[in-house]
Amino acid sequence: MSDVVKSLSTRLTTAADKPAPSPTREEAEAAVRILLRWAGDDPSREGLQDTPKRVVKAFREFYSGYDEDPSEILDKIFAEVEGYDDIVLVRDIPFYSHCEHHMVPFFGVAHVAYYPTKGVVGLSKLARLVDAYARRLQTQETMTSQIAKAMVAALEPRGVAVMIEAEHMCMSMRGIQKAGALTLTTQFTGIFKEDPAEQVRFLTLVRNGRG
Ligand SMILES: Nc1nc2c(ncn2[C@@H]2O[C@H](COP(=O)(O)OP(=O)(O)OP(=O)(O)O)[C@@H](O)[C@H]2O)c(=O)[nH]1
Ligand SMILES: [Zn+2]
Repeated sequence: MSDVVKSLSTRLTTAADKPAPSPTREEAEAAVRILLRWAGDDPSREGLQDTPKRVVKAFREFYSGYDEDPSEILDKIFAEVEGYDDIVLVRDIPFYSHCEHHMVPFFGVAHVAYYPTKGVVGLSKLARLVDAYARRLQTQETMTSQIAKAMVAALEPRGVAVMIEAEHMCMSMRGIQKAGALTLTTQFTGIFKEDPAEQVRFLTLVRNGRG
């Protein structure tokens, strides 16, 4: 067993009540070499020599959401909007995430709406918020709820509506193999939750112009 692999297995067996220290880049690359062997290939062949380095770098992007603080993303509020207090909807925000069960991508679009009270946030911040949660290991339900909760906490809106439509590759390319099956999740708070007419308005705006 190489030193790196030995040190990796020591870290992985750290007592359950203590969070394991973050692995080093070297350890992460060694883990990828093991998975390449598990897949049935030879990590030392030319085409795979730089693959562990690339995979570890790609992980930094896929899982960059763990370094994001959603409350910081939403901390700048523009109060001068001439009293605007009607719905703000950003729809069709594309995202890529990974399911926490298989570490396989799921991807699609998020639609995020709120009724402001104390002001509005920059529209890009709603897309940043979606990415902050998408770039983690997720379930679609958790991600939908987390986006809504972060908006409630930061904006104290009259209501928040979040809808996510996604295809899960763990259902398309393996397992049950149902390519094209779409999962829809919604989370409503405030007036969206209390008033079904508000849910209809949200869904109509989401679908508007799509034929
Ligand atoms: N609720 C929910 N389930 C998910 C999500 N992503 C993946 N899954 C499901 O997680 C489940 C895991 O089921 P298990 O029986 O533990 O694992 P498995 O044997 O790989 O399951 P199969 O996919 O049916 O082969 C599967 O039914 C997946 O479809 C998600 O975002 N939300
Ligand atoms: Zn999965």
